[in-house]
Amino acid sequence: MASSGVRGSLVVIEGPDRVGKSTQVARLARRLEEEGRAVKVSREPGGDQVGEALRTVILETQLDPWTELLLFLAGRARHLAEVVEPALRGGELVLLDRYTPSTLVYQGAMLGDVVVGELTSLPVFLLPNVTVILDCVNPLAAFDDADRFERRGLRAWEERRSRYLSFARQFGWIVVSGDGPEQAVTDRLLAVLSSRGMLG
Ligand SMILES: Nc1ncnc2c1ncn2[C@@H]1O[C@H](COP(=O)(O)OP(=O)(O)OP(=O)(O)O)[C@@H](O)[C@H]1O
Ligand SMILES: Cc1cn([C@H]2C[C@H](O)[C@@H](COP(=O)(O)O)O2)c(=O)[nH]c1=O
Repeated sequence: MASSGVRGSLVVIEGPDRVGKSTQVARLARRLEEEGRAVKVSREPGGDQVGEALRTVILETQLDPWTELLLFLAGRARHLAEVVEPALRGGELVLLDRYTPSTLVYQGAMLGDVVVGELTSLPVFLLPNVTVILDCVNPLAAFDDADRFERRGLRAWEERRSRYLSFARQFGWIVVSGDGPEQAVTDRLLAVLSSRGMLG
């Protein structure tokens, strides 16, 4: 649960590269806003000017794994304090494109799941109300314009998919199929939010 005293909800949309996360975050936001909900869309790495600057550094620089991990975590602390928590206090539904699951899947594979799990569980990092993993049998699109994480190819993508599914079982994240028409995927996600009492 997002921390006590907040009025809004934190919904995280996660999954490997090219499974439709950004597409669905935008579609969900549109649908919810049409229904009169106040929605804040954000992403990691990114979120504000500092977060986007960090994003450029992280994605475009070859970093040693510890520096990379600590930059993701620093960006997350800043993002929460400056963007996510104010929106939650204002009663908004915050839709995040990537969050802690990415760190567990990507950095955990490099540095070990135990240590990365401990660092991502520090009390500064809010627990989401719902974490959804979009799961596709194959990437939905080619890795054109790939960042340095995506360039590792299909084998690495499959390993990440399998890590997401395994962490989902461990942590109770909800797995939703991202395969099929965009509208069908949006409907599945809305059904999840509805079942959690987040609609209407
Ligand atoms: N349901 C769908 N069916 C087919 N193609 C889709 C579907 N949803 C999204 N796409 C396309 O797949 C590509 C990847 O979508 P998107 O950028 O939303 O994925 P993503 O998970 O956010 O990717 P990344 O993690 O690499 O940023 C885009 O070209 C998008 O138009
Ligand atoms: C939050 C986070 C992200 N990553 C990686 C995963 C992706 O390859 C990029 C982000 O690109 P996208 O276009 O926004 O999907 O960053 C990571 O390795 N660890 C993290 O914590």
